Amino acid sequence: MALDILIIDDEADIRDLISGILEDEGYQTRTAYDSESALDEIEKRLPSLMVLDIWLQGSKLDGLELLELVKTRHRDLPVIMISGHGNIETAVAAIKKGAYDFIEKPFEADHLLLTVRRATEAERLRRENEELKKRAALVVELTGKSAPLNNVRHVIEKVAGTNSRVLIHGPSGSGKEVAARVIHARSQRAHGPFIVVSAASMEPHRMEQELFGVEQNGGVVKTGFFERAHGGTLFIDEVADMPLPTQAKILRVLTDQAFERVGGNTGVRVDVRVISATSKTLVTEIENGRFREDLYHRLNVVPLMIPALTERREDIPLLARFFLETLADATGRPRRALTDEAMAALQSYNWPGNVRQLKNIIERVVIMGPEDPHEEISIDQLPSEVRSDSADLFRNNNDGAIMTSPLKEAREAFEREYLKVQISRFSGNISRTAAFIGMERSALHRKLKSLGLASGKAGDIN
Ligand SMILES: Nc1ncnc2c1ncn2[C@@H]1O[C@H](COP(=O)(O)OP(=O)(O)OP(=O)(O)O)[C@@H](O)[C@H]1O
Repeated sequence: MALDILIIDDEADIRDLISGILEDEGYQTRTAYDSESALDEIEKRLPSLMVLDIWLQGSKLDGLELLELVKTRHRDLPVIMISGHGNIETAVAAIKKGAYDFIEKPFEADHLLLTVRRATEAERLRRENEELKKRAALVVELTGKSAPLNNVRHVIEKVAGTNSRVLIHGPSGSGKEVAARVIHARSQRAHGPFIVVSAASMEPHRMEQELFGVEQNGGVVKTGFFERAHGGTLFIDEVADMPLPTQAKILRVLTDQAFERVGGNTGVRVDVRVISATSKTLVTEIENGRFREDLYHRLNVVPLMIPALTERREDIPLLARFFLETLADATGRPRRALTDEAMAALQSYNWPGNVRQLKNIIERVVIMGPEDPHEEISIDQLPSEVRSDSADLFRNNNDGAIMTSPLKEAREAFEREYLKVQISRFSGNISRTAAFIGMERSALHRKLKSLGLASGKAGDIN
């Protein structure tokens, strides 16, 4: 994505000169000759950087005044000041008002390019840093090696480099946002912004203001999510929760790549890739008149399904270890391991809150656990819901069938329950189950058959 630079100078030949130098280097440029035309351009779309002359003849505001106004509205927009009459005081005044740097006319093309490069790099680093801080615990990698997750990764690899829209389906906490981040990070827009908007957590009447921004008396009062995502990716979470009128507006942006701010009529043009996510079945929402079918087709160019954690239990140990390490490091606690029994309990729990719930549980264990890094995390340190789920599996056969049956039946009852748990731990993968329990694969198949358990997927075994 070419960076979009706005050049403001009252002299046409200087504007052309700067614009020529920058465009030769692959930047995209726009020009303005005074403060009013500059403000108009900014309203059309927020540029990535501004090159601003201090002396603007015939302009309502001079360069320093315009700098001040722009900085109150867009604090992070980098501005490079230019002047032929510059002295050290003007330079200091400009920097104090928030300019990134100052160059004097006449200037060398190389000097201008270097300053522009530094300013955009500084802004990129600032944004990256802010994003890193905000999302310190967030990863841009999907942890897991199960077949369903490898499939997700495969789709991501294929789609990331394109500009196609992606609709991510999956239950709450399964990793839809992480998947969207991975797509963005692997795309050509990776250096552009990744903006998250959650339709579920926004008040419906404020949604349009948040998405499209607000304009009052010709001035921008609020920059919306679409404008902030220019050159990058907009991730719309729980897209089914958008009210119908907002859906119509989003459809227009997707068709025209343009919109108007609330209260304004300036056409804002943007280049944004939209990735959306839903935990609801959109086809049902369409049937019930709650979601626009035309919008669904626009968003669902590439569908991506993130399976529930219980459909990829093999990933649980990897995820648990990953969270144990990263969360211990982030909180300054010792890195500790789980006992086999505790890990087995995590693998047989039904995880209604998916990976998010697993992460929260591990975080609690890491924070509340003892200081000694050699002390393993036992099953007793896990929350009661996780413990009781796995205890139930064992108690049923101990208290019920086993103790009141002859040995042969008791053994079979135990074997049946034991194998059900093990096969479910390995997401129905017979080879891995056999390797873990120390049996030949063919022998395990025979055993399952003799116990009346279908030897296929975990779902077949009830
Ligand atoms: N495969 C994964 N590897 C590492 N971390 C993960 C993975 N999947 C999910 N997470 C973590 O689990 C938490 C929930 O993930 P995320 O927010 O992506 O889920 P979601 O499906 O978007 O949830 P919701 O539908 O509630 O918005 C996050 O903290 C995320 O970092």
